[in-house]
Amino acid sequence: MAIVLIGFMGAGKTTIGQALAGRLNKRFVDLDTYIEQREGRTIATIFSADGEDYFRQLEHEALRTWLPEDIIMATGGGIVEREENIHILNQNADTFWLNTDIEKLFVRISGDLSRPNAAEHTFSQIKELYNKRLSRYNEIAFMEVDSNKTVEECVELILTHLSHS
Ligand SMILES: Nc1ncnc2c1ncn2[C@@H]1O[C@H](COP(=O)(O)OP(=O)(O)OP(=O)(O)O)[C@@H](O)[C@H]1O
Ligand SMILES: O=C(O)C1=C[C@@H](O)[C@@H](O)[C@H](O)C1
Ligand SMILES: [Mg+2]
Repeated sequence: MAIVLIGFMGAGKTTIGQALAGRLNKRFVDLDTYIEQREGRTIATIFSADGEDYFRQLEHEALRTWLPEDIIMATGGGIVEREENIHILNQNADTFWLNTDIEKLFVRISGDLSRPNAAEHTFSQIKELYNKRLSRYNEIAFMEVDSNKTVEECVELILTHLSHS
């Protein structure tokens, strides 16, 4: 079963996931990257050509494909948008929630056109989405990791938790 990183856009799932995979000598799979490679187009293009619901279906299928594998998985920030995904991830004990202050996240993600749910959104719109998702991340998290800390500190926290579980 995969070790899964969840959290809002920009919280560090890709960066911390890669570092964690290096430390555990496991394969790293980023669902966003996997979807883009499989589709042969970017997430922004998928959203604009086929809509968010279509992207959510691809994301759901990607989650089901990779969850049984012995990998480190970074999910997309919107993985909790589908009730079924919450259900599947709830069964998985090793789901780590990376949580960073929304003010910091906004600086990282605003204006980045590769994230259609952040690009050209105001701070209050992004904060509203973050607040809506908070309780869902919390619901499925095996452990919350304060990713205001450095990448190295976050990796150490996760490794310590895994070694005690
Ligand atoms: N703990 C951290 N401290 C400082 N900067 C960080 C930290 N984690 C990630 N970053 C930086 O924040 C940016 C966003 O990180 P990253 O792409 O890993 O987030 P993500 O959660 O994968 O985002 P998305 O959901 O959009 O895929 C990157 O520029 C990365 O270098
Ligand atoms: O939070 C979101 O809704 C998203 C986050 C990204 O990881 C991508 O999965 C996509 O841009 C949607
Ligand atoms: Mg990412």
